[in-house]
Amino acid sequence: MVEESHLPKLHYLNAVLKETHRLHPGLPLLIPRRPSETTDLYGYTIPQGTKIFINVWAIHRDAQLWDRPERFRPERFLDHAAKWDYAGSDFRYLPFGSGRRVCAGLPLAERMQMYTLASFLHCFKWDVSKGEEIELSETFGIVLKKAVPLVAVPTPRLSDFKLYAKAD
Ligand code: HEM
Repeated sequence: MVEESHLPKLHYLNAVLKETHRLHPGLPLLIPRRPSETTDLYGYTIPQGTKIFINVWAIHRDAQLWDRPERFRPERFLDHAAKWDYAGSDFRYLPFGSGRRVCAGLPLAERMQMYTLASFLHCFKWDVSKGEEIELSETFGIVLKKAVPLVAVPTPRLSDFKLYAKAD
């Protein structure tokens, strides 16, 4: 079974998750900011109190920042793995936000999404129903959602069925 100690070794799965967060960031406009004082930013004056949305969805698909941004290519996160993290210190990649209001659940989310996905992939073979196509379009809101829910069909792949009920 997958243990927490295995997770740092799952480099490709980690890259798949990072690429998924790049193309489909959960909060595409982050949480709005309001500057506490008037600020000049690259020639633009941002008056105090203005509500600012940061369009992470667009940043993550900007062709000036990403090579062939529309392609799902996890390898881009393997090439320079050390410099890509979720901390938000590189403003090209902000799926958990940045700065003082960065996601408070980031350490939990990072571990749990790796652990859950690794366990699901280890324990089951996954498919869609016969004749179904995977539909990836999105609906925009505060939270980004799939327009058409995915129905994924698991088939057990472990040799011993008792392993699925193992409690310890
Ligand atoms: C994959 C899962 C998650 C994603 C993609 C995500 C993403 C985000 C993003 C983008 C923000 C806004 C950051 C900003 O505006 O700079 C945020 C804020 C926040 N998240 Fe998450 N999050 C996730 C899971 C979690 C979990 C598991 C928790 C709690 C256990 C959590 C708690 C929070 C809280 C409390 C804030 C507000 C922080 C603040 O305003 O100071 N998140 N999250």
